[in-house]
Amino acid sequence: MPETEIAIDQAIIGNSAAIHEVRCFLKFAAATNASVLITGPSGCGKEIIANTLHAVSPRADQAFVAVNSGAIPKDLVEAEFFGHEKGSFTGADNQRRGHFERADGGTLFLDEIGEMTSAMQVRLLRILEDGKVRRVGGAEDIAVDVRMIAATHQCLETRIGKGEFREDLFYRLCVLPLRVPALNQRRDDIEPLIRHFLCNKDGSQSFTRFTREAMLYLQDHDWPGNVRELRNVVMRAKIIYPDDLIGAEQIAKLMHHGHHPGAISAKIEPFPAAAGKAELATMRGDSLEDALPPAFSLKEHLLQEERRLLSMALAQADGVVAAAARLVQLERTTFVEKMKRHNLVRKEALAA
Ligand SMILES: Nc1ncnc2c1ncn2[C@@H]1O[C@H](COP(=O)(O)OP(=O)(O)OP(=O)(O)O)[C@@H](O)[C@H]1O
Repeated sequence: MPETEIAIDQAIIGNSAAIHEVRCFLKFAAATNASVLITGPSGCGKEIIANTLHAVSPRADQAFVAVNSGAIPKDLVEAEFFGHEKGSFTGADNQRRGHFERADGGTLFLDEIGEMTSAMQVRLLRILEDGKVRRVGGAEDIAVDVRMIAATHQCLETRIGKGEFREDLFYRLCVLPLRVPALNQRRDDIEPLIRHFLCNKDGSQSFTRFTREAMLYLQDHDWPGNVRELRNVVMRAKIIYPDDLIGAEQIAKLMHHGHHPGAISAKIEPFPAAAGKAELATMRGDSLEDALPPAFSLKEHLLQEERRLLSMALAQADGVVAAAARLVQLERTTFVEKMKRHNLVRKEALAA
């Protein structure tokens, strides 16, 4: 099998027809320079697909620059994308290259492209047409050679219909479209993905195993957070049950309500890698009690629970605030306010 195929098969796991199509798409698209638009719900694998496409393309030894288009504050967008000259605005103490220049010769992955402001859509279209950028405060155009991969969970055609997304930009970005279905539409992928996530970084198999019933339970779940949610459940199982054969009941506890309210909800990281035995026991639900503890405060409990769920959403969304906010159906700004109130920071609590 050629190297490209091996690399794709090793990176993109799954047995469904949809994932077979994704792998075929990558083999074909890697040999071209055409812009790719990947659509699909949050956590379904858009970024890993973009990354793999770059890794097997002739641009692999150049940069892969991934940018979340929705996460950049409006007043910094231009400087972030195009760079800036020293002194071009307050705080611009040095000259800085923007995302396009950093991706020169390589690939620029624009995630959440649907979140891009209309002003940025115009600028992006211009760059895609003439292949040049100008730094903020700069006097000359700089030629860039960038392969574009864009991604979104939104239906851009609907947004075009509402006048919120430029049709001309859509056609520029969508030379090769790729649709990735939600995980619950491709259940044949669940088992191979579980086996993949059970493997340790060095390729060895972890001692955590699932019974057939646990597997069936996982197969049946709806996976609203898609592959990211599945990965996090397996990682959590590896941490909490490091040497065990896990049954359906334990999985159910782990996924839904295996926490003693007072104890675990006080933690910032829901699944600490270095948790002690007592904490793990609590997380397993070993010491669940039916009675309220003495001096129980509902207000305090609800605050702690909110904090736990926010940090869980952040972990599940790999620290991407916009995605975490969507998981708990909050506006991004509200989510950020709550993060501040709870003193939470964006970090990947589940680093594998
Ligand atoms: N088919 C797959 N094989 C192996 N790992 C996968 C697959 N699909 C997704 N993953 C893993 O699941 C997690 C989420 O995937 P990814 O970040 O690519 O999703 P996404 O669609 O870009 O999410 P978002 O829209 O929220 O940015 C990552 O850890 C990724 O490596």
